[in-house]
Amino acid sequence: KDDSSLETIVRKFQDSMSVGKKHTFWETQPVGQFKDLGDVSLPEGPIEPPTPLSEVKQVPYNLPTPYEWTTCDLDSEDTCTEVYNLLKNNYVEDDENMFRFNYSKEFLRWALHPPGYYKSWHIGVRAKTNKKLVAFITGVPARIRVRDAVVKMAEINFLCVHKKLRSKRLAPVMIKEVTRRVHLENIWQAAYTAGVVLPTPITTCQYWHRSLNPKKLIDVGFSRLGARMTMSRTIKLYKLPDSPATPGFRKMELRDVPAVTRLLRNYLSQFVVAPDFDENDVEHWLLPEENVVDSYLVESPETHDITDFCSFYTLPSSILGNQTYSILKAAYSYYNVTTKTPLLQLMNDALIVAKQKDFDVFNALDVMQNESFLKELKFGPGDGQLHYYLYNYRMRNALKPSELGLVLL
Ligand SMILES: CCCCCCCCCCCCCC(=O)SCCNC(=O)CCNC(=O)[C@H](O)C(C)(C)COP(=O)(O)OP(=O)(O)OC[C@H]1O[C@@H](n2cnc3c(N)ncnc32)[C@H](O)[C@@H]1OP(=O)(O)O
Ligand SMILES: CNCCCN(C)c1ncc(F)c(N2CC(C(=O)NCc3cnc4ccccn34)C2)n1
Repeated sequence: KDDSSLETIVRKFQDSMSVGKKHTFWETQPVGQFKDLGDVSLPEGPIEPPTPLSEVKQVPYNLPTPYEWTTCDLDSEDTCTEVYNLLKNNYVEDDENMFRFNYSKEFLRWALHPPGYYKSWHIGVRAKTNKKLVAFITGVPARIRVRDAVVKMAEINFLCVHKKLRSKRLAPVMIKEVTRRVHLENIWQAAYTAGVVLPTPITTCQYWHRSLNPKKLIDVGFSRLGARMTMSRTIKLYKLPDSPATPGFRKMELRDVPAVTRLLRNYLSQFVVAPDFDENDVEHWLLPEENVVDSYLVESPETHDITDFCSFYTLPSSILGNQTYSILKAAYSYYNVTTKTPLLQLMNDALIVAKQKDFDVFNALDVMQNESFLKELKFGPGDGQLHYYLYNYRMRNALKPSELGLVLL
């Protein structure tokens, strides 16, 4: 085949993806590189082999002089408050700087204390003079299956540099330091998501939003009144029943963990990338915790079998610069499984209980089988895309969102 034409195609694709950007840090990392796109000779799997633990750098990377490393113990109320405030004021915003994630303290403790977590992976940076927390990055251990291989990974999240310290190349140092600490635990792969394009996404997902409180969403600028629509017509359009329709629909309890684990493991086995949850993981990640995670299941009234499951997590956003409202209450679809109830009906019940709990919006990614209900349940496409990444693990080709069974927080 005439290579030059192939090269032309790849270059055009790369240009179109505006990936011509120089990623001076990411080009040094064992991740899929844009220049390798299209090279089908590269095998799927780890990019670099593990190094002997004796050869892993034993001391932390150097920070710029005025700063020092700190390990953040989220069981300490004061430290948890410092982390909460750093993120509340400096974490992810939408492109128009109208909203900023406002992860709660109890959510952060839940997200960062799963079974087998390492405190040393909760990494902060302080200014030496006043000891103020100015940056943060975290990892938690997870077993992630990629096709038939279950891989021990670190899930990396909450990378945050104070607004006043941006564009000083602090992020690469934070990433190298968390990588070093993960290597010390003999783990060589990681999974992470970001709203920005980096080398190289394994898939790119679309956010969808289902209005629950359309008047507030329009007032704060999250949504706009549809063309030829009045406010009262819009409120009516999104109205939901007062209670769930499915017989046997109830909150998950501790006694349900074995059944939900079986249900979830079986369901997730169909996806190319998915967590390999055991009962301990299910107990941590899916047992309801107020203001953090909600999960419901369907217990057949006849047989008492657990046939279906749905869950969503609570992630409010600060509304920047609105006189009337300061918080947008958002629910994010988490893991959902159906074996008897139609997914459409189960997810409508999830919307109903989310509305009952006074959420303003229900968000979902187009992962797993979510696409089958989004339009019919009146979700609208969002402006945010979420790119999924693996570190030191090459995928032969990018996945479709429907092949992905992993939701990060
Ligand atoms: C084996 C174990 C491995 C463990 C590690 C696995 C990898 C984990 C990777 C992290 C997963 C995080 C998952 C989440 O938490 S995603 C959420 C990220 N956080 C935010 O968006 C909060 C608001 N923004 C900020 O706090 C800062 O802008 C951050 C800290 C994001 C960048 O700070 P700053 O703006 O001051 O820039 P810089 O001058 O220091 O550095 C510029 C370099 O940093 C690259 N950059 C920018 N944004 C991201 C990003 N979101 N992931 C990875 N890299 C990113 C950028 O391409 C450039 O590199 P290159 O393009 O020149 O090469
Ligand atoms: C590193 N962990 C990745 C998950 C973090 N998550 C949940 C996230 N990452 C990127 C996004 F694009 C995104 N979106 C939710 C959609 C949305 O609601 N957009 C309006 C909006 C309301 N509040 C905020 C706050 C920040 C950004 C957009 N916001 C877009 N979500």
